Amino acid sequence: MAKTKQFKTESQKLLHLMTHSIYTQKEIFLRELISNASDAIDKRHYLSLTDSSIPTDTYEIWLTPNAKDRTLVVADNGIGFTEKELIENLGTIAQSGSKSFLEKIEQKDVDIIGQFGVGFYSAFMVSDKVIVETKSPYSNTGYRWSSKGESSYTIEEIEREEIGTTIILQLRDDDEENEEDFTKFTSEYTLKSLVKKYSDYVRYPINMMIEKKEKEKSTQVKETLNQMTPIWKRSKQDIKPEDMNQFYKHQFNDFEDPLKVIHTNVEGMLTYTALLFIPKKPAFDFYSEHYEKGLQLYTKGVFIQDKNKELIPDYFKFVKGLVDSADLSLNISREMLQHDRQLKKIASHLEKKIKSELENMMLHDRDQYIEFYEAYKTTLKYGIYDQYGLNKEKLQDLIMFQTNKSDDYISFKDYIERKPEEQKAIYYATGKTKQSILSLPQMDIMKENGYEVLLFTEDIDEFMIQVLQNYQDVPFKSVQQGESDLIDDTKKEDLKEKEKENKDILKAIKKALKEKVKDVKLSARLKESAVCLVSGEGLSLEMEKILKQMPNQTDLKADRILEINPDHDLFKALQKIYEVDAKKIDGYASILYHQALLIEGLPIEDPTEFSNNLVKLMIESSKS
Ligand SMILES: Nc1ncnc2c1ncn2[C@@H]1O[C@H](COP(=O)(O)OP(=O)(O)OP(=O)(O)O)[C@@H](O)[C@H]1O
Repeated sequence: MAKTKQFKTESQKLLHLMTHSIYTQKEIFLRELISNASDAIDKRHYLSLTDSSIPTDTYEIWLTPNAKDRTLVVADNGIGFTEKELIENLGTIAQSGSKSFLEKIEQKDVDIIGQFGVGFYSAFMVSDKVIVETKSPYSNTGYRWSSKGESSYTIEEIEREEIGTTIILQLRDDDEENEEDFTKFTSEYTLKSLVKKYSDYVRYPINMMIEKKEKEKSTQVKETLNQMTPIWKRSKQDIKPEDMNQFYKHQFNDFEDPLKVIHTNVEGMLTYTALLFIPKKPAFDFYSEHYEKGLQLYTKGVFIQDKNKELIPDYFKFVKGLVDSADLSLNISREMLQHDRQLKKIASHLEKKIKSELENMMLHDRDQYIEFYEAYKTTLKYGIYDQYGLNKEKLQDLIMFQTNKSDDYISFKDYIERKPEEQKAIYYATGKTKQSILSLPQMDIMKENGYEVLLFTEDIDEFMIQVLQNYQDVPFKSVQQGESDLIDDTKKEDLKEKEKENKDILKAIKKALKEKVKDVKLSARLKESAVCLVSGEGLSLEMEKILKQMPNQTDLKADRILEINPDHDLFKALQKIYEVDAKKIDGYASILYHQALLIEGLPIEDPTEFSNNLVKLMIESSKS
């Protein structure tokens, strides 16, 4: 008895789109079905290697058109479906490709349909009814799934011996008004050219019985329509960029062309081909823990594994692609140790290759590199920080920052090359945005000296720099931390003198602020600003902010040093107030400290105290 079941809501939406599609490139349904058939054969073959209950076969995909019945049959001897799989795989959309397609299409961009792996449901673009007859090696009986692409489908048991899947498409009637021709999908010529166009590189034979006329007699002869050479096995000159892009989008579920293709053939002790892609944008789950890095692994064109993690280091985890090596035997588990060594070697080659391609891009195609860098900079920086800096040498030359002097990104190497010789450090400043850094009081002295400052706006930046420490022996130095080294000896002497003269007032301010600050000093780095807050040499204020957001880290605090500009009118005012009524300095100290916190983007510790002091000051000034 056939059971009727309802499609899940998302499937219904997708089906509705397919059946009502005004999209012109409906022919892609064939590519989708053939690709599913090929994946199903891959799966069967792979499982048969380790599970003796799964028989192997001569793997083939068959197309059988029938013009009289208006049907097209796509058959494979792949893994087939169990009943549960029919419900799960054809009754719901679990696939990321289809999901992201649905999201995009909901934004009304109908024309992108062909760029997606829209999968099985695309059959409904050309069919009134789709029947799937199938048998899995894991079930004793066969099943028939059928649907008209509306809200429901039926499933029933059938007698079927051979493992695999047969998909019968009942083609729609032609629609002359809209110039839609579905009859053509029963024509030998159309099917042949569609296979050539979309599925030529499928690794299994796509066969069709072709009518051959000899003399008066016509006979049916089996013909294989595809070349079966995987795209990565073809010579580079013969691959059109559109074909490569199409292959990427389909194989790796992206709807945009890749930013960069790296196609490499290595021969020698270890022979392999690698086809690597850098996506234009990180995958939608890239920053989640669900993201799985890895490359597909093939041996002699036969699929072995989907995401081999060993082939790609974490800091290049955005790279997608595949490796095909004749040196790997199919039975990976039996020879794991041997493979481990071979895979490690391939991984190490690939890592160098990716790095050199990126360095090349940085040198010769800055625009493309910046597009790449803006998409993946956090991952590269994290790669430097990770494992106590184990990989810092490999990655440091790929890092770039904007500076106070230019909107262009520059590398550490660029910085060193253009800094004045007498400058002994690579300066950086940290903040939420470029603008907030540029207006930091500590930037005054940098501006005056004409020094270039790297602008750190990502959380990871300072942590990365702690690990790097220096570049080509030039140390990194924060303009917001520790003593400024830009002050010459005479200025230092001068400052010491002033601090001596103002010893009492500085002491009084420090006393008023209690444990809030470690010290109160006069500053030589400030020009226009009255105060700033700097941290000691250890933890910086920015790092404190980040650590505070993490669980169980709340008591970590940077040493705060309040610096006051002795040449600012405000300091003169403070001196006057202190002379007249020393007690009044407490309120002023609190306001100054809170102002410095605000400038640094730190939270006001005691908003009521801050506000009360301001109010008091306003009232007093109205009296005088
Ligand atoms: N010919 C087939 N034989 C066995 N299983 C199949 C076959 N066709 C489809 N399937 C199963 O049905 C699932 C859904 O297929 P569908 O084409 O909708 O998505 P997909 O190809 O997995 O992903 P996407 O097309 O979104 O990249 C597949 O993942 C696969 O498990």
